[in-house]
Parts: sequence; structure tokens; C-alpha cells
Amino acid sequence: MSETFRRVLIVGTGLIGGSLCLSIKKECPQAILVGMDANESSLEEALKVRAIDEIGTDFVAEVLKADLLLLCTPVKQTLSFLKEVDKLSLMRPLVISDVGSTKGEIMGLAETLTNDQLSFIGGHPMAGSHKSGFIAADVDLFENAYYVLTPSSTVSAETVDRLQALLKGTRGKFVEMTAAEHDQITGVVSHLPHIIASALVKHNQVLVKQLPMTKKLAAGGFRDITRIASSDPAMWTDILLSNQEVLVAEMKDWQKQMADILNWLERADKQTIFDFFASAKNARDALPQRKSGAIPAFNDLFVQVPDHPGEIAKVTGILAGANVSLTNLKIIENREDIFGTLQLTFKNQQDVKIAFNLLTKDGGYTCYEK
Ligand SMILES: NC(=O)C1=CN([C@@H]2O[C@H](COP(=O)(O)OP(=O)(O)OC[C@H]3O[C@@H](n4cnc5c(N)ncnc54)[C@H](O)[C@@H]3O)[C@@H](O)[C@H]2O)C=CC1
Ligand SMILES: O=C(O)C(=O)Cc1ccc(O)cc1
Repeated sequence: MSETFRRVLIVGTGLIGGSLCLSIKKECPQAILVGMDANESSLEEALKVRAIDEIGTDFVAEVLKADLLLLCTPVKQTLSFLKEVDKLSLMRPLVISDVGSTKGEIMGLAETLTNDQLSFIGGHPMAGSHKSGFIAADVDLFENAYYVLTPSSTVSAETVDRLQALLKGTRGKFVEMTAAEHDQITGVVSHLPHIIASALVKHNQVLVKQLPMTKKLAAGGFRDITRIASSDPAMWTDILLSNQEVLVAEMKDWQKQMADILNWLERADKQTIFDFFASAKNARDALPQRKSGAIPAFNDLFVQVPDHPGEIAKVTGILAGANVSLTNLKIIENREDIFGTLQLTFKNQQDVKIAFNLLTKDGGYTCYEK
């Protein structure tokens, strides 16, 4: 069994960095986790729940003391940190890994590092959500999810094993591939769908202005396919620019597919349209089932409440009476004018279930999960 890392510096204790800290703490409590983040409240929250042991204040000083640096920031920031570390006079070996959604650009830079103390292993845990910040971090976020590793050419198998040992608590499935393979695959299954989801929301907005009922009639399918459009725009801007070549090619392909469908529709080509839907259904039905845990737990419960003063206090009162804490509460929409919908976010799935039972049985509310 390889020795794991003693002192780990995590830069970016948001959704992904925070979730990694929680899972490292679970399996490797002996590792000292030092968090750094531009957002102080993320750090304070992480320290409060012991996801990290210390808050770092001086990046260079912390890098000099660390055995492992985990860069969990948006892709472009990760590139800057890597360049900065390469310039430091390190007295001992430092392993660096990242979690960025693209791998080509970062691996291109990693292969040019001149500091012989550095070993870089690209990483991408293939699970997450549209939420951001430590508040959304979840110890089970990566369970059963693929965790892609792209070690740079000089990294030994033993170093990769050490990283995997530290990340054992993620219960992710580690898989190695080249950065080019990674960016091609994620371009198709993650980045292009993200563009399409956001474009669908934008497309819908044109009609919302003319016919406001559009928003209210947007049914489950529209919600399912556009959930990811709620993600952080800065993070996705970095992802698109960092996978530009793949995405330009894929978008051209997509345009061709749209042009074909348009043509079938203009010609009212019933058989071809049917075949298109039938083959898409077959392909979708044949996707491997996701085991529990690989489905991100958003821990949200949606509660329909009559639009009366005091109704929110009644809901929170029922929960407080049973000692169930909320991590967030949002009023998200009005339905049929006399109802509003509350989005309640809990710490874990267990609290969601307790809240569901309390609010439906005792409170008489209509509740649903998405
Ligand atoms: N959101 C998701 O579902 C997934 C995201 N990723 C990748 O993980 C990385 C982080 O994403 P999330 O955790 O979702 O974002 P996040 O916004 O929840 O966390 C990023 C954190 O980095 C901090 N940060 C940004 N610039 C900084 C700087 N210069 N110095 C110090 N801290 C800085 C932010 O304050 C924030 O707390 C991104 O590279 C993203 O591509 C990978 C897998 C899934
Ligand atoms: O919310 C979702 O379903 C996602 O797809 C999250 C996600 C975002 C970025 C990634 O690089 C990987 C996963």
C-alpha cells in the first residue's frame, strides 16, 4: 500500500473542492487539509464542519509546506496557479492535481513545467451539479461516478496510486485516458448539452415576453433538459473557451443534424421523423443505469404553499419543531396565482425524507423532489 499525503493544500473550497475535502476527511482523517479560497464564507463554513483543518492565508508559504496541491478553481484560474507554482524554489517534491472540466489545455501546460520537484496528475471527477460553493458540497457527490485521471508523462504509477489512495473516500471509479480523449468525450456528453440547455432557455425567453403564460406552462421535460442552465456562467465560459476546437467541430455537426430535422419537417417526412425518435429512444434506453449515489443528490424539496402571509413561517416552524435544519430557502415561482413554490434545501437526503413526511402528513402541503 502506497503512503498517502500528509499535508494537502486545497485551493477552491467550493462545490467540488469542498466535496473532495469531506470525502478525504472521511477515509484519511490523518491528512492535514489546508483550504484557500477567494470567498471567505466558503472557507469559514468548511472549517466549521471540519472539512478542512486550517485556513491558509499566504499561497506561496502554503505551497512550500504542502505535499499535495489540489486546484479546485475554474479552469483559467487553475492554469494561472500552475504557472505561479512552477516558478517557485521548492525544497521538496510536490504533487499537483486539479478537477477542471477540460484537460487538454491544462495537460499542455503541465507537460511544459520546468520545476523538477513538480508532478502533475490531471483530474476530473465526473459528477457535480448546477449549484456552487461549499454550501452545496456533499460527501457522497462522487460515489460511483467516474473520476478521470490524466497523469503527465513523467508521473510514476506509484504517485498515481498515492493520489487514488487519498481520494478513496470519494468512492469514485478511477479511469485513466488521454487529455484529447477526455475533451472529445466531455465535449459531446457534457459541454455541448450545456450549450443546448442554455440556448433552449434563451429561446423560450423570446416567447415569455410576448406570452407570459409560457413560463407557467413549461412542463417537466423542459425543466429536466434545462436544469444545467442554472450553473455558474463564469465556470462555463472557461470550459467552452478551454475546449474550443472540439466544441466548434461538434456545434457544426449539431447544426447539420438540426438542418436535417428541419428538412424532414418541411417535407412532412413522417417515416424519417419516426425513425429519428425511435433510434434516439433506443440509444437513450440503452444508457447504463446510474447506481444510487452517481445521481447527484441536490437535497431539494419543493413545497407548494398558498400565497398567504405567515405561510413560510408555518413551513419553517414545522421543520424547526422536528429539529430539521435548512441550508437554503428560496421562493421560486407562482403557480396558478394562488400558490407559490418554496425550494427548501437540506443537508442530506435523510432530512429531505423527514421534511417530506412532516410537510405532507402534518402540514397537508403538496411536496415534490425533482
Ligand atoms: N460544478 C460541477 O458540477 C463540476 C465542476 N468541475 C470543475 O471544478 C472546478 C470548480 O468548480 P465548482 O467547485 O463547481 O465551482 P465553485 O464555484 O463551487 O468553487 C470554485 C471555488 O474557487 C474559488 N476561486 C475562484 N477563483 C479563485 C482564486 N483566484 N483564488 C482562490 N479561490 C478562487 C471560488 O471562490 C469558489 O469557492 C471547475 O474547474 C469546474 O470546471 C468538475 C466537475 C463537476
Ligand atoms: O449538473 C450536472 O448534471 C452536471 O453535468 C455537472 C457537471 C458539470 C461539469 C462537469 O465537468 C461535470 C459534471
